Amino acid sequence: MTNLTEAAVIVVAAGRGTRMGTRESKQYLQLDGKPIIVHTLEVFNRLPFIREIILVTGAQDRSRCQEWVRDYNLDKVNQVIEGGKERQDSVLQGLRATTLPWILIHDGVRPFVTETHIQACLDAAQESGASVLAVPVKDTVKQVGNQGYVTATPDRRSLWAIQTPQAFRHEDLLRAHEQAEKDGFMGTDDSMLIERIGIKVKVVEGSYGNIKLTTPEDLDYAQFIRTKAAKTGEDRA
Ligand SMILES: Nc1ccn([C@@H]2O[C@H](COP(=O)(O)OP(=O)(O)OP(=O)(O)O)[C@@H](O)[C@H]2O)c(=O)n1
Ligand SMILES: C[C@](O)(CO)[C@H](O)COP(=O)(O)O
Repeated sequence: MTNLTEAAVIVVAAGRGTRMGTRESKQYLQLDGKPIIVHTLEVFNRLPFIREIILVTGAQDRSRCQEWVRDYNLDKVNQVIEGGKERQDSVLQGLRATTLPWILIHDGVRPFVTETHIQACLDAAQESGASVLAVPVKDTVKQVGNQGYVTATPDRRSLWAIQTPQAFRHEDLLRAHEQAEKDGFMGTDDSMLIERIGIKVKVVEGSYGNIKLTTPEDLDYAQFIRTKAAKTGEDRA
């Protein structure tokens, strides 16, 4: 492992959590007595190679987020800014708020990411230019056409489920976002935007525990992970 150059992390938390279906946005739901977003921020806040954290949230949530930043001593969170309509718009707001040369992008609703995997992701990016955390898919994945029939079965050995964090050079990611904006292209992760401007992205194997809290059953699983971690004395899944 090389010596890491310090980085900024943009934690995106401006979504509405439609698929979760709760009245409160999922990133602000309580898990073991703390908002989920606080669990996520705490992981990054204690890492020595993270210089600053930019929290991107909804306009109506900025003041309570600023309060949590104070109450939980999240001293590396130096900006709480307003996001945009889509995740991609929120990341771009975050990018425009920092000038550090290395950037990690992380979903506010992935609270179980480990310090080791964040470090491995940044390390790989600083060696190769860009990286994403991911896990090999466990299911057989099929492509399904409009009529509801299978059209293809890709070789599972080449399929990985992509997670965050994702790590990039600031200048590359900003260029990728600006190009996407110009082309009217909307991707589901930042790596897609980087790939389409011709930059290779290194895949770093993470863990199945780094789930994104997306649908209601994920909340039960999150509680299970916390309970198990409390029993084993580990703070992460
Ligand atoms: N306009 C948006 C949309 C999403 N996100 C963030 O991106 C992360 C991953 O997105 P997702 O799980 O899709 O969250 P939501 O958009 O909130 O969920 P849904 O698609 O179910 O509405 C979340 O931390 C979410 O808050 C964001 O910052 N800005
Ligand atoms: C970035 C991401 O978490 C990688 O898995 C994912 O693509 C976000 O997608 P979503 O549509 O916002 O759930």
